[in-house]
Amino acid sequence: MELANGAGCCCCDDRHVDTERPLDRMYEEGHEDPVSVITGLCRQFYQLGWVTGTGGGISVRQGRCVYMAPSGVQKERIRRQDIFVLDLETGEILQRPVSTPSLRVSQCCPLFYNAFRLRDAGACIHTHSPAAVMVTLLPRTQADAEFRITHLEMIKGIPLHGYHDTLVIPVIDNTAHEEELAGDMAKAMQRYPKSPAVLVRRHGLYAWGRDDVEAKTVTECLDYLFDMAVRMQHAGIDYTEPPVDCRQCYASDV
Ligand SMILES: CSCCC(=O)C(=O)COP(=O)(O)O
Ligand SMILES: [Zn+2]
Repeated sequence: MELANGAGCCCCDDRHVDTERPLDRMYEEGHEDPVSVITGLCRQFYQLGWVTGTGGGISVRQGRCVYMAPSGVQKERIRRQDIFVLDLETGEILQRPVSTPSLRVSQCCPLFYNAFRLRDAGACIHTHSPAAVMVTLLPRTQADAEFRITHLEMIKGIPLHGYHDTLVIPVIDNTAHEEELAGDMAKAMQRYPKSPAVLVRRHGLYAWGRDDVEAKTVTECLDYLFDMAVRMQHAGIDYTEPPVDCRQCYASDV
């Protein structure tokens, strides 16, 4: 499929959306093409229970082109020709799925744009993962409107964080419509510049990275940490404090 006017893409003069291209074909400069990334990851995330019941999704940016799935469709069944292409700067739809004109762009659009514009992200993932939803309901998370965890190996998978650091992810309240989350998400991103994600209470997670690989790694590490926090809470272990035998953290006491 070519761009609506038959011309090349706004950022590289190439035709990014090509229905004939095999899904596993590598794209320019060793990158997988954004459409394959979206369709492939949606299928993987469905298997993990992150994007079931049409919820959740992923958007990928390449230069000034933003690739996004349609709204309200089963995300694991998205085809190449179902993907929208939008302009990063203007938000204008450059290409819509011509074979199914009734399709509308994802309601997550303004939230994905927050990640692209405020963090220069290359990809943003939205999950409805049960672990992500559960941590927003833990007493400490509820009280502080932020999720904190420390001293777990997977924290090292989050950019700018090490094992001894406390990872802090802001939590915002859910709204009746996905788009209405955009303002609170932007404020949370400004308040927590080190965080690569925002949790939405009783809803899920938005996480991003400089490209789809980093966004996927971040999301996987976060989901692991959310799951661990729920398990640790259940076992009566405080996941927000270093273990009592951490020599580095308690060096001054020795
Ligand atoms: C049952 S899913 C409700 C909508 C939602 O939370 C979501 O993430 C999906 O939005 P989209 O517009 O991409 O279908
Ligand atoms: Zn959602």
